[in-house]
Amino acid sequence: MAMSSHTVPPLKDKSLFKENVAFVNGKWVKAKSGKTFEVHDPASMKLIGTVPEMEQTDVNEAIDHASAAFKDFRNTLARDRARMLRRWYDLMMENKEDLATLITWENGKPTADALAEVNYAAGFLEWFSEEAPRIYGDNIPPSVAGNRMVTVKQPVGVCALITPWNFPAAMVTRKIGPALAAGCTVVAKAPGETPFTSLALGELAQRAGIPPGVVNFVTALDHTPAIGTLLCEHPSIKKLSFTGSTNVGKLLMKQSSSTLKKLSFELGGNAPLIVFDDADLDVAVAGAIASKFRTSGQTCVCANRIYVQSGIYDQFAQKFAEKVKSGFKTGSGYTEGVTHGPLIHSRAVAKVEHHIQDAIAKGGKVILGGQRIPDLGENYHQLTIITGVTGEMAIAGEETFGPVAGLIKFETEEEVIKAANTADVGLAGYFFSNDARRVWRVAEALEVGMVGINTGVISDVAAPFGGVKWSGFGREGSKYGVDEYVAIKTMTFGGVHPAI
Ligand SMILES: NC(=O)c1ccc[n+]([C@@H]2O[C@H](COP(=O)([O-])OP(=O)(O)OC[C@H]3O[C@@H](n4cnc5c(N)ncnc54)[C@H](O)[C@@H]3O)[C@@H](O)[C@H]2O)c1
Ligand SMILES: O=CCCC(=O)O
Repeated sequence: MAMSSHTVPPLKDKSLFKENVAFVNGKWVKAKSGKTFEVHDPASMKLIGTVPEMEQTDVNEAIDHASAAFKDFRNTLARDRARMLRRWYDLMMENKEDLATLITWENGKPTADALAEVNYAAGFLEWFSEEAPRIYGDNIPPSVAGNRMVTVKQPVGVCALITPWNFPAAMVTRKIGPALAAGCTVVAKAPGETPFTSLALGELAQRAGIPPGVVNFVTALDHTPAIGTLLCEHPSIKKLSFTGSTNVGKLLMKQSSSTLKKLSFELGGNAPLIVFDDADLDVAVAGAIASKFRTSGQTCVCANRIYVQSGIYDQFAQKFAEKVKSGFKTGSGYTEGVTHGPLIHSRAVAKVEHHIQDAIAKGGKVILGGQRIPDLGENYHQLTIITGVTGEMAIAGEETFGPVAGLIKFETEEEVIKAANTADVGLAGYFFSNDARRVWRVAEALEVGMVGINTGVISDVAAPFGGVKWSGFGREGSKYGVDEYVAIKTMTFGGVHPAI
């Protein structure tokens, strides 16, 4: 099979590439068993390198170190934690090209997207460096005479963090930022497909002066389920924050029941994107493209069901296809001008193909793309648009997580809201309309955690990120992000004399 010409740019700072080691207690360690697993470049399928295949015993040690570190870290001044996070942010920005090179290498996304991810990821460290000194409690008027009440917010303890490959840097900084701001320590399980970005972040954490044991990165591929079980069942882990699929989220929730941990789950999506007849067509087309094809459709907030009202359906489909056809180029993420890279692995491509074939079999019509691109490599697929999609097709019922846009025709507002809300999941939703009353109605009616109104871009470190229904619970980023990592303690003082 032909492979893409693909030259990986050298890192300016080679010490950011950590091979065969994980990061525990401020040290670079191997798995006790000596076992490793391979990580491959999704663009060329060439070997990038190997990392430790850790087992429960290795991760147990990381938890012990994080527990020991918590004793001191919980008592550090919030202002000092803010400074550490700020230094880590600065180091990410100073090393942004190298971090982007690593992201493109192991994830495949084009350099411009990888750089945007580094900015986004570092932004969480900056944001939570600013939140750390403002984790306030309350002074509450009591209902009992002579009492006085205050609350304080205390760090929950050691946190386990599990994140996916689609944003190798941003998904983990969105968790570590608030955890450290609150005074927690963390054991983060790096994604098996993209561990090298996490390890580079570990190196920068160390340079930022974050004390040993506060941030630990463990690595595993085949042993992931066993490590997941340990992180859920270990009594010293007080909090689990997971980003990934709904099925794995449900499993982790079940496994965590014996220790009743605090949980946050950022799970799968199946975002509806609705274009009403009264929308500005150009704005709607641009928004649909931004939402659907960002990172080749591999984000949890990508539009997955595009509902277009009958009056503008044909016009929308034509303009959408023209823009996608003329505006984008698929290829190696390092190639100048490339806007879309490979998918993460062949299973992802197979799911895309299944959704296309299923749609065709049920009457859908491919108006753009529809094929793999074997000349580039085995993980490449064309950006694809299908018209005539219906609710019975797999593409409407499941998250594709790939570059296929299915256009569904609808007649009325009532009908489309009902259809949009049939999904079990509810992460993001989008709609395009210029009717002010409809804008409020629809925004309130959609059963999702985040709504984009006349925009396809909703991600922002300042915005609460999270879902409802089977998309999970908890909010990341924003002023609410720290809440997931603190416990509120109420202090009631009795027998206080009335004011003199
Ligand atoms: N809501 C969000 O913020 C958000 C963000 C990104 C991705 N996602 C979702 O993630 C999914 C895509 O990522 P994926 O396919 O890698 O998901 P996944 O659930 O298979 O894997 C996510 C992470 O969980 C780990 N994992 C898998 N099985 C595990 C187990 N038994 N115990 C412990 N850890 C386990 C993986 O190694 C990976 O690090 C999509 O459904 C997407 O919508 C959600
Ligand atoms: O894939 C999920 C996260 C995407 C984002 O934060 O914009």
